[in-house]
Amino acid sequence: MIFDEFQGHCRQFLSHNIVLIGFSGSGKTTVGRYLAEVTGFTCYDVDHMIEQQMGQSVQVVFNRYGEAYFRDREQEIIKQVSAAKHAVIACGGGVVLNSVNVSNLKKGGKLVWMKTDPETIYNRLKQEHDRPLLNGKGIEEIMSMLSKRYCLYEEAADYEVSTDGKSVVHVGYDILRQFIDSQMLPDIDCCSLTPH
Ligand SMILES: Nc1ncnc2c1ncn2[C@@H]1O[C@H](COP(=O)(O)OP(=O)(O)O)[C@@H](O)[C@H]1O
Ligand SMILES: O=C(O)C1=C[C@@H](OP(=O)(O)O)[C@@H](O)[C@H](O)C1
Ligand SMILES: [Mg+2]
Repeated sequence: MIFDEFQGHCRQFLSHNIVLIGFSGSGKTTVGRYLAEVTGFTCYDVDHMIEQQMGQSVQVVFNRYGEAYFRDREQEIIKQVSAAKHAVIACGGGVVLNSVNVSNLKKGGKLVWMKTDPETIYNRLKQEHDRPLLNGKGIEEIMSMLSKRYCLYEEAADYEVSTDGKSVVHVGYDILRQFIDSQMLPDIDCCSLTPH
């Protein structure tokens, strides 16, 4: 099946938005971009939208105005993007802390939890310095934060996909496969999307 045909199928049959949730470093932003490319849906990255609105990075927003202010902006953007159609929505890791966000996202979307081990998160993020809640944190601290949020991700999720040891393409394929298996998408030949 060629790309254009696959995108046509997604537009025709996939009536829900694809909403990516999970801890920082699980790949929501990266896989979101990839899934938007293959489905032809529009990618909305909530953190990037906040950055555009504020003209400042998430890190600077946290430093200048504090987390509560960031969470208010996040809630506004989530409300806005939840009304979109044919969308891939890459959330920030803390989106599930607010149940209003979860119910807004569920109105038009299926929530996919990108389950990732603390070691993988640590390894993916150790060179990055733009995650205000994680900068300089080690595996133990990641484990502790993740364990506090674990049941929130679990409760919010319609689908779960493990990302450890998988390429971005592989994770994207596993997400689409879950939609096919639950008959959200017809069982089409998506060999062009086969993981490598
Ligand atoms: N499946 C993957 N395998 C390897 N690296 C990945 C994978 N997914 C994401 N990454 C990398 O991990 C880092 C964090 O990814 P990102 O998409 O920003 O995660 P999130 O938005 O969930 O915080 C980035 O450097 C990205 O390139
Ligand atoms: O886990 C969190 O509370 C946050 C995760 C970040 O997004 P990523 O999950 O894309 O890192 C960003 O929204 C902000 O730094 C807060
Ligand atoms: Mg992100």
